[in-house]
Amino acid sequence: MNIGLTGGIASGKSTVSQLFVQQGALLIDADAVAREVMQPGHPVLAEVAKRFGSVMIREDGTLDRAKLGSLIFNHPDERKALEAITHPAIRAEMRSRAAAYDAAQPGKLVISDIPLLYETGQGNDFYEVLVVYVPADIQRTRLMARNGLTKEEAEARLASQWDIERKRELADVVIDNRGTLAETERQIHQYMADRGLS
Ligand SMILES: CC(C)(COP(=O)(O)OP(=O)(O)OC[C@H]1O[C@@H](n2cnc3c(N)ncnc32)[C@H](O)[C@@H]1O)[C@@H](O)C(=O)NCCC(=O)NCCS
Ligand SMILES: Nc1ncnc2c1ncn2[C@@H]1O[C@H](COP(=O)(O)OP(=O)(O)OP(=O)(O)O)[C@@H](O)[C@H]1O
Repeated sequence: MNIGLTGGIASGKSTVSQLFVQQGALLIDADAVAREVMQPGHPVLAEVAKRFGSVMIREDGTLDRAKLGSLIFNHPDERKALEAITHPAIRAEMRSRAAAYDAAQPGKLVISDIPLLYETGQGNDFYEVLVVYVPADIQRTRLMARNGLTKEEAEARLASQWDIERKRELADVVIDNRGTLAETERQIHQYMADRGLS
């Protein structure tokens, strides 16, 4: 059973994914796949270097994530150009992992953690979509604390995604991550129990 997990930036998707993994679920993490296709030697990184210039590549051949991030989170056209290069490769890799998990462990709960699940039109591709929700002001506070960003930098990242309230409305299931970790964990346990998964 493949479940889509999304939310807004810093709403707690990785935190919730790990809670599912602790309950025995398998995880496919879009951010991790996105990092893999940006490794030196991968054709996607070569394409990024060609489109955005060698200034985006450090001396050791790795991507300068901070530099590319500050460009794309402040320039929507550049962000779309990056997504046109990265998203097809990310999506193909995620689908192939889901198929491999399904073949190896049929019936097992697979969580696909995809920040841009709705933005990229994947709302109907899963058995259910879970949205990890906190209001935008909490997103911003947690993002500033975790990444050491200014308020303006955090706002730019939030503005690069759909509003979290819109995602909450589309969700099949909402995981409310405003409270403590223990409160969030209780919701995961309830979710698993309701579906006979625990
Ligand atoms: C621009 C990059 C290099 C910045 O790297 P950085 O280490 O600062 O951020 P990281 O990759 O950890 O992403 C953190 C969060 O930013 C958000 N985010 C990333 N890319 C995008 C995007 N294109 N649009 C909106 N939000 C995004 C997501 O919520 C993600 O969880 C990186 O985010 C990237 O390669 N983005 C393009 C690939 C992509 O779209 N990834 C999103 C998952 S499919
Ligand atoms: N219930 C909570 N209470 C307090 N802090 C939390 C809670 N859940 C998550 N956090 C913190 O908020 C930050 C964002 O959480 P997390 O990294 O799980 O979000 P994310 O949605 O995966 O982010 P991204 O979109 O950037 O990948 C982290 O520093 C995390 O430790």
